[in-house]
Amino acid sequence: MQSLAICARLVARAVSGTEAENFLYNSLLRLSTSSSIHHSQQSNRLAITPSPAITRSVHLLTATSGYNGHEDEEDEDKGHLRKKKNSAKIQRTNRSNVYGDDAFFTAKNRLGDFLGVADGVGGWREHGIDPSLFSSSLMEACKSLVDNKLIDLNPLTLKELLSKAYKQLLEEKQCIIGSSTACIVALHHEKSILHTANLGDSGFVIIRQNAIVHRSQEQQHYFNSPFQLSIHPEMKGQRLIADRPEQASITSFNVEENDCILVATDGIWDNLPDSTILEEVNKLAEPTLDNLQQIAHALAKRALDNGHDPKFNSPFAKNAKKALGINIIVRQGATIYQRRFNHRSHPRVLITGGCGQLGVPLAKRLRELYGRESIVLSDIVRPSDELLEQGTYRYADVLDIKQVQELLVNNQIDWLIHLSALLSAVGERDVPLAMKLNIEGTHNILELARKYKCRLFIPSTIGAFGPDSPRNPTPDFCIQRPRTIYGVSKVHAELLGEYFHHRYGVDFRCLRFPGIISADTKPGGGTTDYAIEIFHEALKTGSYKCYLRGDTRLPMMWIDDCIQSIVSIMETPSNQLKQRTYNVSAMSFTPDELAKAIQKYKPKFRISSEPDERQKIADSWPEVFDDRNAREHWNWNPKVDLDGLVQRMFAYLEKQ
Ligand SMILES: NC(=O)c1ccc[n+]([C@@H]2O[C@H](COP(=O)([O-])OP(=O)(O)OC[C@H]3O[C@@H](n4cnc5c(N)ncnc54)[C@H](O)[C@@H]3O)[C@@H](O)[C@H]2O)c1
Ligand SMILES: C[C@@H](O)[C@H](N)C(=O)O
Repeated sequence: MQSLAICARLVARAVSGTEAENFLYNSLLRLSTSSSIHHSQQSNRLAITPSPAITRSVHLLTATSGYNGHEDEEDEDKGHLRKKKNSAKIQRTNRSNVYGDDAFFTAKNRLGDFLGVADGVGGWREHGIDPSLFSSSLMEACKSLVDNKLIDLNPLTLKELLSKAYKQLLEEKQCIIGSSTACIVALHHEKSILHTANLGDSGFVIIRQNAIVHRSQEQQHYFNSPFQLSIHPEMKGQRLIADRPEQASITSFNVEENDCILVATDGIWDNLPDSTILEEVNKLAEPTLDNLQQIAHALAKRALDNGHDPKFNSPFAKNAKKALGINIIVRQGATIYQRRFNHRSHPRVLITGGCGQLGVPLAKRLRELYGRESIVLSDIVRPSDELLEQGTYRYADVLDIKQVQELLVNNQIDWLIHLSALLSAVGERDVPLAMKLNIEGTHNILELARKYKCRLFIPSTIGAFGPDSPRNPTPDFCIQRPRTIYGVSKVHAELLGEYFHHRYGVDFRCLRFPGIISADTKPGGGTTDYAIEIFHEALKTGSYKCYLRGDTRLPMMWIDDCIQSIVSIMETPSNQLKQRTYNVSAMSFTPDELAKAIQKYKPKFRISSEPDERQKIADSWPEVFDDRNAREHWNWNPKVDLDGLVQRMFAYLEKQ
């Protein structure tokens, strides 16, 4: 399916394609305004400079085009596609905003012109559900909101629009089942700013003087699994378990005279290299609707032809080679459709050391997000009955590579989350075991991630810094000379993970956590454990003797934020990560400050201190963690502060 749109000065008309088969969708917008607007050619995202020179409003003229893919897919014969006689001919569909599984909307109001595309996930067809129902309903909801309810147009508007449209679908009496990606753009009439929101692997490019000056970023959980909005039958009335509209990436871009904007679903991006798109768009002489429509059709046709050319090395085939190391030798058209039908919307995840403080709540959250069957929890300890009821548990000793390998292979694991480790205090008590588990175990995991191309998460810690590191604040990059075997093994994991990333392309991701505080799972023997024990003692005896001095400041985090940070970093598209190891933090406090916060709930609570060997460890660790990069690069944003943490701990423990 494909479509094309032009934007021209004072042309307040959006024209959607009428001759449509289904396959690709794209939209080309051509902007023509007074030449005094935005002299600068800057292509900075979010670089919005209102121009006093704007004297008139700009509008979009839209042309659309698309093809039908399903006939091809159904016509598959012994691995070869026979192109249907008329498959290249553009046909009308019943619904005017639908091309196959994809849909679009155009709308305008007094503020701007809007255009959106949504790519319905074809796998729903297997369940007797028309995939275009979800995508077209989403687009229709967007249109109706623009028509009737939108009162502002700013960088956040489109994310809100997507959010409201999705909410409308969830609230529909007649259940609309399905999933789709979404990409929406809106041209501000007065400011000549193009606001965009993109979730998944649809997208846009802005073309200026035969070069792409701005484009959307693809969002994928892993290769060929784009972010998508979904509604499953069991989600009705329940907590949402899919990607959220809020995860859409947004940009705002100053458009200039003669800029062209192409909005499309993956059929275009998978099959047309930039050079082909530029070649076609460059043919646009005058921005008339007819000219624009011709280019829309030409782009759609070339994408379709490339999709059926077994020799064509498409962008999709190149990405598959990069991500999976496989050559796609079947016709691209078939590949595109098949990937939809074979499409697993969620990654399959193996957690090692999963019965510990982090593993249990992480498995629970991932099962909520990706489904019970997608998560395999492993450890060497006997799991509780409750844990067994929650989903698959398998014994796996990370020191025995074959055991983990078997789990990876048998469960077709995509993400490997490696939590097994001996923590700081217990590590100092058994250095040989800490070396074995934390270093040899990590070697095994790295090797398996390399071999099976898994996305790999290994947590690091504030303990990866030492007395020579700056302590307040401690940045991502500084000297790291830890004095515990735990810290040394974690620096080792950070460096090896990054080496495997650069040397072998392992998609390694690592977060340096502060002390994690949780109520329902016990800590594993760290230096920060006092901040959990103190609550138990406050309830049991009303007092606590702390093994750290009262003024020992350490970074800390509530468990839910910790789990969310793992989900966020794992879901961030690889190309968005500017580094592979990030500090994350939420708060910093001392035992005395924690005691004060506890006294708000238990006024009689008393704390005393009798420092032991852990004091030395704590004194060598960061006091305050600088996690600016995580906040900037992938929107890390912890929710719980000290008061929130105390409130949650008591709420949970008192319920017990
Ligand atoms: N909890 C924190 O405050 C914190 C802070 C920073 C980093 N981290 C890191 O997060 C990860 C998980 O921490 P946690 O607090 O859940 O630890 P934990 O001690 O609670 O859990 C670790 C788990 O590893 C398992 N394990 C031990 N030997 C194993 C082996 N040979 N094979 C497989 N599993 C084995 C243990 O049985 C245990 O269930 C660790 O890597 C830790 O360094 C934790
Ligand atoms: C900080 C973290 O790594 C762990 N809680 C420890 O104290 O060892």
